Amino acid sequence: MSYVDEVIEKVVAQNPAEPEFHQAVKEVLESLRAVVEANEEKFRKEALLERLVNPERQFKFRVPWVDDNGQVQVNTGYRVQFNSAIGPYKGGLRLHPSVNLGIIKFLGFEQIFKNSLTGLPIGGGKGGADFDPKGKSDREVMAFCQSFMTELCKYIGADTDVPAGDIGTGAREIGYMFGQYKRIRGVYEGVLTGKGLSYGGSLARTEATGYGLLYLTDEMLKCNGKSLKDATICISGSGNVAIYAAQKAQQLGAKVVTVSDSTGWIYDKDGIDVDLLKDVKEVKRARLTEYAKARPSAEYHEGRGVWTIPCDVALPCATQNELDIEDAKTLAANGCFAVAEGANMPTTLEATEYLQANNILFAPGKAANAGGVATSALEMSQNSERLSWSFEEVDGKLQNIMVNIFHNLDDAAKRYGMEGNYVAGANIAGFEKVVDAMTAQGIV
Ligand SMILES: NC(=O)C1=CN([C@@H]2O[C@H](COP(=O)(O)OP(=O)(O)OC[C@H]3O[C@@H](n4cnc5c(N)ncnc54)[C@H](O)[C@@H]3O)[C@@H](O)[C@H]2O)C=CC1
Ligand SMILES: O=C(O)CCC(=O)C(=O)O
Repeated sequence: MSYVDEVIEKVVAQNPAEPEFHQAVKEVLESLRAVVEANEEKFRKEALLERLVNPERQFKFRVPWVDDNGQVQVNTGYRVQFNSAIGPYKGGLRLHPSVNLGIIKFLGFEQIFKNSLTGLPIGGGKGGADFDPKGKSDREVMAFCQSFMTELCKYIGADTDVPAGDIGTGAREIGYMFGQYKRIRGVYEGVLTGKGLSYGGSLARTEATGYGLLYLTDEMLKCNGKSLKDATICISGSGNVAIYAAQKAQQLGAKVVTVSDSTGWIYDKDGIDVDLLKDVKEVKRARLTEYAKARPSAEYHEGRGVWTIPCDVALPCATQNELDIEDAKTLAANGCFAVAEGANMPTTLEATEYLQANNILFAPGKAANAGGVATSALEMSQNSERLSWSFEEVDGKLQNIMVNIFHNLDDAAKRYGMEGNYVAGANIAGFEKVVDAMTAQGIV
């Protein structure tokens, strides 16, 4: 049996009931076959792939807090410190009822390669809890965040592990967590990114993942003789990534016609009104029905259906496995020519293969959404030098990083005879740097 198949089998056997983690490992290792085969004996002897798929460390902890009725609630918190070969662990904190160890491991594993692709010195990690901030009062969210950080603060630090936002963790949650870290540890340091501007946050971090997605998509289209100008775009999600993806897409001349949340979706034939969307989602934390009420050109539909609307470019920006094989067939039948992942692993393996086989340009999340973590690393640099850079400076660096990422993965795919396979290109380019650093540092 090949080394790749052997390791995939072990991952499935040793991590039962973690399907998302299996999926992420399969996607990466399958596309690394050629690279692994070229070094099979050495990699096998050094158990390189086993070390890569086993987190360096993982924490699971109790998070008790008191709700507004005086009732004690108990959630489970996680932090997986996956790989520190190229820098301190870096990756967000997801707060969502679906969170479990397998989901955090899939996200942490993806983060290793994504962070490597940014070209910046950050290792891979991820964390979160099965807590749902939706419908909670600010006091309840604060109580949860303080309890969560009371435990997490033992394992993180500006040069050790630097968490950030993800689904359910935005500026409010980061603020409460930062306050509690400072209170317990007694140090004012850049231990979290995505902070508010008044206490060490970076300009453009809020916009970075969505903007970065569009910078990379723009470059991918240009290099393939296409353009965003006048393109029709379908976006899923309506959170941080989706909102700023829609904003940048419109700035680049495209028309975004859909957004969604976990209960329904919007089709707005005149194009999404981003200011209204921000007001509904960021300010009021309301449902998309509020958007439809305020916008005559918008239709609200229950359930899922974003990918049924004909579009040129699809940008899944909500959550994992939200674009399946049926969606992929519908997109292809409707003439879609590019899919770029704003979310982490939003496309199933089967759907990804279908899109690629049908010559639809496909940019995987670990490359396309890397602008968020890249800008987090820029926030870390600003915190270290106790300076703040202008919006233009950060945005300019972000743009360069995304264009470079695209060319690195394009080159890596070409080097291994897989031109146009950006999934393989991203995995290879991300892997090469990590392996080089792991090898140089000995058996650790
Ligand atoms: N915020 C960031 O900087 C980065 C986020 N990501 C990824 O982007 C995705 C979105 O994250 P954010 O926008 O930050 O989160 P968010 O919490 O701001 O928004 C999440 C959005 O996804 C929707 N959603 C969640 N579960 C859903 C479901 N089961 N069905 C349909 N919609 C669902 C929510 O309604 C919301 O609109 C996630 O996959 C996250 O891991 C990736 C890189 C960086
Ligand atoms: O900004 C960060 O450190 C983390 C972003 C993140 O969680 C992600 O890239 O999925």
